[in-house]
Amino acid sequence: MSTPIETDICVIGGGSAGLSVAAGAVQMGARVVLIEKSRMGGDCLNTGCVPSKALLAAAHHAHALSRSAEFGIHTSPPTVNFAGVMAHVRDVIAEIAPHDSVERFERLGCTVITDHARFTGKNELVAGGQTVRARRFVIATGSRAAIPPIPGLGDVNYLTNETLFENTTCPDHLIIIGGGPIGIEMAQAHRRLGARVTVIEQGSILPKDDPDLVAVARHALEDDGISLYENAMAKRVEPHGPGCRITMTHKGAELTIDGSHLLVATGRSPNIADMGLDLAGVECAKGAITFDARLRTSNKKIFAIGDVTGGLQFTHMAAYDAGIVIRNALFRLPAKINYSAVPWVTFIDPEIAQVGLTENAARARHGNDIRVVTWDYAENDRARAERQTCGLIKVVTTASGRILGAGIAGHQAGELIGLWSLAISRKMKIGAVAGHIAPYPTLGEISKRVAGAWYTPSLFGKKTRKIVRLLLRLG
Ligand SMILES: Cc1cc2nc3c(=O)[nH]c(=O)nc-3n(C[C@H](O)[C@H](O)[C@H](O)COP(=O)(O)OP(=O)(O)OC[C@H]3O[C@@H](n4cnc5c(N)ncnc54)[C@H](O)[C@@H]3O)c2cc1C
Ligand SMILES: NC(=O)c1ccc[n+]([C@@H]2O[C@H](COP(=O)([O-])OP(=O)(O)OC[C@H]3O[C@@H](n4cnc5c(N)ncnc54)[C@H](O)[C@@H]3O)[C@@H](O)[C@H]2O)c1
Repeated sequence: MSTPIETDICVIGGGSAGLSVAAGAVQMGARVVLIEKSRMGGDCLNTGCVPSKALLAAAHHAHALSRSAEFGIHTSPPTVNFAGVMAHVRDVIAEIAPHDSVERFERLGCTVITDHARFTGKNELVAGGQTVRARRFVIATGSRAAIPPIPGLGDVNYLTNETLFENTTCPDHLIIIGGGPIGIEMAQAHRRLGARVTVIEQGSILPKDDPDLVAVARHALEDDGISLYENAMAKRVEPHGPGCRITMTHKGAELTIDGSHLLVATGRSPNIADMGLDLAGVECAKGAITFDARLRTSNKKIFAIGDVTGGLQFTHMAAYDAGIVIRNALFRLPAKINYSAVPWVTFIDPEIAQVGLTENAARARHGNDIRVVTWDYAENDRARAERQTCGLIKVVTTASGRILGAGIAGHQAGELIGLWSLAISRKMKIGAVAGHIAPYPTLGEISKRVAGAWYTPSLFGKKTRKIVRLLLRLG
């Protein structure tokens, strides 16, 4: 083995989390070793956000064409070339890939090793035949699809996010187990590209979102022709012709469904196997690395960030975590995580976006001492012009008006949620949103109107009328 590499920061994993730390640290003057065993860019670029959003973009495009008559534009029904759609997906990945490439990170000054990293001690690991010793390590090894223990699942060729985007023929009937963001996004994408789609979900679809927003999603998905089985338990899977047969229980009855393809999207497992974590003194609990508010593991010189922590698994959270690590590891600042204003968006049509507390979470934390206001997309002129009137915004505040959470189900919800993220992170009151000027006609007016609705009972109440009458009498 060659001479050990001595470095300031050694990052394990070249996904969103690892790349953010490596790029930031090396450009701030630290010596950085970056280790990636597979494809640079990790899940987000190769098997997650990017391919799924590119696939959804194609699906939404096909759907928009099929609705063009509503705008007085008549076309023949669109035909989908599924292989062509997947070529578009690959193109988008290829366009972004140079940004995450080994070459770019080497140009930035990182030493990149392409191999599996394994700790051999508390401050050293081995990868690519090299020993690496570092002042600080960052474990950013991500997650992979968790496979549920459904009898017979191992006997069929099921897909996960790792293999789904390699499929170039449109499934005749795609069955999806799991109605979380992956299951629901891929259900709508495939349905709108021509597949029959069935979703089997053990609870409610999108269980982390507000039920009022989920109701909008459910309606849209059913309207697309997706068969949703909620509160359904997959009991057994078996091969059936070139596809599979699934037996499930639903509403007390046993049902059998045959599909050409099966996607398993039932959550994620952190990648912590075969990493020598015990030798490094890094403790795990319930299959995930334990960490403190500064993202330090039980070995204070080793941080864990991104999906591997088993927390909020989003690319923007990986980047946020990276910022906390850089402040701690490079600047020795005791920066701590604060996840109170984390937005997330499910990119179906209409989009479902949430930041801060849902109504249920707010009631659990603050009791009934909260206020909830809603506003409908149907009241918005821009939504009317775009024929996108399905949806609502829902905002939860304290009794004094501090914004606790906001949820939006509707066109471009993901773009609209940013204002509420800022408002919550800056601890703003609802009056700040009510008082800003929103250009007309924009969907952004929905935010102003819902904030205005908070004041409606007092503004148009008896007391105000009395004061106005009195002032008018004064001349
Ligand atoms: C289908 C899908 C759609 C998604 N859509 C969105 C979205 O729209 N928006 C959003 O915010 N999030 C989305 N996500 C989640 C997002 O992709 C993840 O939260 C994000 O990629 C996590 O980044 P990470 O760096 O923690 O992990 P990863 O991207 O998984 O990167 C970890 C890297 O570590 C490497 N590695 C693992 N073990 C080792 C080892 N021992 N040695 C060396 N290398 C190792 C892996 O090969 C991998 O490249 C989606 C996920 C999926 C699956
Ligand atoms: N737009 C986005 O930001 C986006 C998109 C996709 C994924 N993601 C990220 O990736 C993570 C993983 O997504 P996911 O959808 O796989 O996981 P998830 O944990 O969010 O949802 C999994 C769903 O599968 C269900 N489930 C679990 N076991 C089941 C079983 N045996 N039978 C039926 N249903 C079962 C769960 O009840 C849950 O609703 C998400 O939590 C999210 O953080 C984000």
